[in-house]
Amino acid sequence: MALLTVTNLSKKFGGLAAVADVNMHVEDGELVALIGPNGAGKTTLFNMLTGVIPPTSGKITLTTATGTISLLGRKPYQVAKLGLARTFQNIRLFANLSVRDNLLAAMTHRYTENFFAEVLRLPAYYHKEAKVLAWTNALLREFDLVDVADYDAGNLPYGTQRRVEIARATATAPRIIFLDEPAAGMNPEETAALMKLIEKLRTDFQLTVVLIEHDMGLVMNLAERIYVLNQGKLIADGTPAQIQQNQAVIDAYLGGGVHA
Ligand SMILES: Nc1ncnc2c1ncn2[C@@H]1O[C@H](COP(=O)(O)OP(=O)(O)OP(=O)(O)O)[C@@H](O)[C@H]1O
Repeated sequence: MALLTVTNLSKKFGGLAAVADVNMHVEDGELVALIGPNGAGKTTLFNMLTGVIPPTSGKITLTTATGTISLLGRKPYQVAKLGLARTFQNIRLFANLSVRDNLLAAMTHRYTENFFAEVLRLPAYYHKEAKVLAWTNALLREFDLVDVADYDAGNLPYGTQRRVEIARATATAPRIIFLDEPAAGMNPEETAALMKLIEKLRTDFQLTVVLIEHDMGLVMNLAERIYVLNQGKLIADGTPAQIQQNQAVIDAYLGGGVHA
């Protein structure tokens, strides 16, 4: 059974159908990409999946250990608690807090005995603070942020800030991470490092990844399945090889000069 299922999902802004009747699913452990031209509705779809805006119609369901639940009507923090984390197209770090404090701030809403016992596999008698600090240090190490841990996030190079944002989303130990244009504004070296990092999210953190991205090198190399949106509608889905050969996709997007 799919981890996340979207059924006939639509969002209208006045007369504009930003997302129109979209059906999609994400399997546990998958890496799925969402592509399409500017204004296709990709971010609007992410916003609905993460509780930022309500859909006009349709369903979003999540499979949990205790059954299938609807995500409709839940606020972003409630969706986050259910294990859906995200990053934003425009970086939203606390610019005046250190990298370490940005990670700590993300964890406060999951600050429970169960969460840290689960994440760190530490016995329950360990002090909560010790677990928080241990998990933060582990994240700093895993995301190669040890050297900048005490720097203000806002002063770091762009690629590093993106890494901090992904580390912060991972800090809540989500099941699914949604990345909105993670490679935007990155140079080729930063993009190559990002690709390794996304692989790590899956292998080391066992996350399911859904990403919006215009960098087709990244998408075609990393994604197992791709959904293509155009003017709010899903025009194709398939493997990278299938998508690259799909005439509707070439006409709407890939053929027209892909913008990075
Ligand atoms: N809050 C809003 N109010 C009105 N229209 C909106 C709103 N948010 C998005 N739109 C419109 O909905 C359409 C889809 O926008 P969206 O940002 O989802 O596209 P996108 O595929 O993410 O584009 P990009 O690749 O440029 O980020 C666009 O026409 C946009 O102008």
